[in-house]
Amino acid sequence: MGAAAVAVIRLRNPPVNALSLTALQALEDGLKRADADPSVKAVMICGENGKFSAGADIRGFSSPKRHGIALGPIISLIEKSEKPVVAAIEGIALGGGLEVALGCHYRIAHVKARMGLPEVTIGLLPGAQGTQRLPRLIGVPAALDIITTGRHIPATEALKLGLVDEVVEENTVEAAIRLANKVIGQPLGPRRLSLKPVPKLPNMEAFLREALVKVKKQAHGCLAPELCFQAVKAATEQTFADGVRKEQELFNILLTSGQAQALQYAFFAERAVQKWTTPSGASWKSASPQPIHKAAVIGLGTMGRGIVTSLVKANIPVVALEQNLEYLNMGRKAVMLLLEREAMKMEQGAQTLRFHNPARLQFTVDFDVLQDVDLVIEAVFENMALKKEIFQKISRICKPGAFLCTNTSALNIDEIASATRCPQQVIGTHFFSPAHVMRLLEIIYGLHTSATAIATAMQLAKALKKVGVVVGNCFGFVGNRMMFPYVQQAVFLLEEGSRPEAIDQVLEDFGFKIGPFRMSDLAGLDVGWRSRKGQGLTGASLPPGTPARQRHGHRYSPLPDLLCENGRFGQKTGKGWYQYEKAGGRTAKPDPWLHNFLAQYRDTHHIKTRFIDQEEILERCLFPLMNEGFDILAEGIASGPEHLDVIYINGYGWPKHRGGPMFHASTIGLPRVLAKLQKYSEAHPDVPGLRPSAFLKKLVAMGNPPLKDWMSYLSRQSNKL
Ligand SMILES: CC(C)(COP(=O)(O)OP(=O)(O)OC[C@H]1O[C@@H](n2cnc3c(N)ncnc32)[C@H](O)[C@@H]1OP(=O)(O)O)[C@@H](O)C(=O)NCCC(=O)NCCSC(=O)C[C@@H](O)CCCCCCCCCCCCC(=O)O
Repeated sequence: MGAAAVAVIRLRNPPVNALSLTALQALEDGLKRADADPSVKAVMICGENGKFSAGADIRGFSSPKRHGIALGPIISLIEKSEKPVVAAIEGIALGGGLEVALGCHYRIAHVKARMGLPEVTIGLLPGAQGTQRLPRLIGVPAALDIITTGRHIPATEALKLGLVDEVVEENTVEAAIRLANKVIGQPLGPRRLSLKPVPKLPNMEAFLREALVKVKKQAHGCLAPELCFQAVKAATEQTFADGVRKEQELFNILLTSGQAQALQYAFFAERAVQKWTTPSGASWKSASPQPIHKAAVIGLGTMGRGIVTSLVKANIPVVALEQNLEYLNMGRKAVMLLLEREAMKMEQGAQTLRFHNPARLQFTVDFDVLQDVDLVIEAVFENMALKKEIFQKISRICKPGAFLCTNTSALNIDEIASATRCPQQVIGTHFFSPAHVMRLLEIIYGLHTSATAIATAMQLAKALKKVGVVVGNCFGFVGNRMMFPYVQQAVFLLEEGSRPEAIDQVLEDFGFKIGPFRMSDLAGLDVGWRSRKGQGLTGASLPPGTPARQRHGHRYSPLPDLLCENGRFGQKTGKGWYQYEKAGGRTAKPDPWLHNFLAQYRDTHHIKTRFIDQEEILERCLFPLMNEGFDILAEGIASGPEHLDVIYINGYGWPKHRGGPMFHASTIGLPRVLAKLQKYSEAHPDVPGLRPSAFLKKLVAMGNPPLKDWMSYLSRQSNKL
């Protein structure tokens, strides 16, 4: 039989062949034409430009045109076809794309293709019969894993699981046409997944019970994983048709849950921040990144070690530098341990060998070794004088054109750049701890930072598999600046009558991975103490006679300073806001000592203890954080609310299914946020963080516009930069 007997249906909707209304219609038309044409003996479905399909058009879920359109019936049509249908999977087959392939009678994939059902990551479940076909094909444990995690699996793993029939290194489309020709006339019944039983397990009930516990534990309040589980469970208990009905019912619950909207917003926000611009007109469109062939990291403390590990993992040769041999050896040991753990996680012994290659990872105390690096990341103590000294030195030693990055979490980039001869090469790269794990990289441009430096830092973030977010220069930048009023309120709530465990619980129930006090104990209370001493807020430089609970006329809580004075630095000392089993312990237990200490503190300062309910805890912590966000937007420090949200989701453990703080503000409604801030501000007039931002007030006055329109309400003149 010649190749002409195989009809080719090509999914075409660049850049990822998402299944839009038009694409779905074209698929259905193509199938019906092939079915009706007696000269067609088989069908091959592939995607345009080397990509099968990324699934349903996500933007379509909020489109009114979507109603009544379904992919499932089209997939049934494929499966019912009397002519064999072969899927040729190149690039990606995700979500609805993979569901189309599961409807086909045969699947052939390119060796570099990736497959998955990532609907759970955008708050949904596979809603085109995927939850019913996949367990029938590869069994319940593997299907449950793929559907509840949304992970992408490589073609080789797909072959092992039986998800695809063949993996090829050559032209997949040609191979699929060959396969289609070969199977013409063979019985299709055994190839129709809807007719297959779900493979049995010796103890399905016990397996599902345990799996549910695991799914719930990992969900952190996100609804989709559990509903994905329910859909797969239905496949084990019901007929295919009933299972599909259950899948639809659960899909609709998720679609209207609000979490799906938040997660889809987060998906597009992450892509939007890649298209960075600055108020001076620099932009991703015109700036080109420079290649980084070799990098250096100065300082091998906690941050430096993580950054070195991250660079090595990205296969970028690194020079790791410390001030003396003692610190260098300590740093070297710690880095090697991290790399070994990473290699174990990657389960590739070969990686270990490459990590240990001395030509790619060099430890030194000699600054002259930095002469040929393309980029330096300084990761020493948060001390301006020290940082300036280092920048002065490296700007003399490094080759012209080398990028000089500082891993500061709050300090002024322009002041650091002023110590160099090349301020255009200086840029802030704020990593988050642990730096080899956390996805966020806050990229801070100064007054003189070049567009090339920004583009290069963004490219570096991508190479390190991180999300880079470009922001302007101000104390604390975006993330920490918004964090200050949040933490401040949490401590004020302790003064007024609450306890660390009560406050942490409310915020963890909201979805934060870790509440503010557990976070503070983990990070170390001494970090903030040192910074406050540096700012003259506490310690020897505090002018005599300063009231204990006031600084510069505003409310101040000395509680964290008092804890530090008592040697309570958090986990590292075994005591902080909680008590731990030992120094370095990780299990936080409420501490009666602290409860007594708080009671005495309130007595000393004549603070009347009151009961503070969950609503007040949540609002007092979250609303000032959002409020600061509105000020940041008004000052032009970030170019849109999506930037703030991406920073909070990827760097501060904000629950992704709540879309980020600014998205959350928009879902609560800005008038409500404003009214509550006004109420709390009246009750606490000495707390500037509770005073509503002028931009928030303006947006409310303009009728609470949708988040995507907020920035259009900012006049150019109000942009500081
Ligand atoms: C695919 C990726 C892995 C690619 O990653 P990469 O890093 O290479 O590139 P980007 O992430 O930057 O993406 C490039 C570009 O493409 C946009 N995009 C990607 N995927 C989609 C998508 N699925 N829909 C829309 N747009 C998409 C992305 O935004 C970028 O564009 P930008 O302008 O922002 O730069 C990676 O992108 C990825 O992981 N994508 C998501 C994959 C995914 O989650 N798939 C699941 C989708 S949900 C699904 O399939 C549900 C089904 O189970 C059930 C569906 C039943 C109902 C079907 C009804 C459909 C109705 C549609 C109605 C439409 C109305 C209309 O046409 O008007």
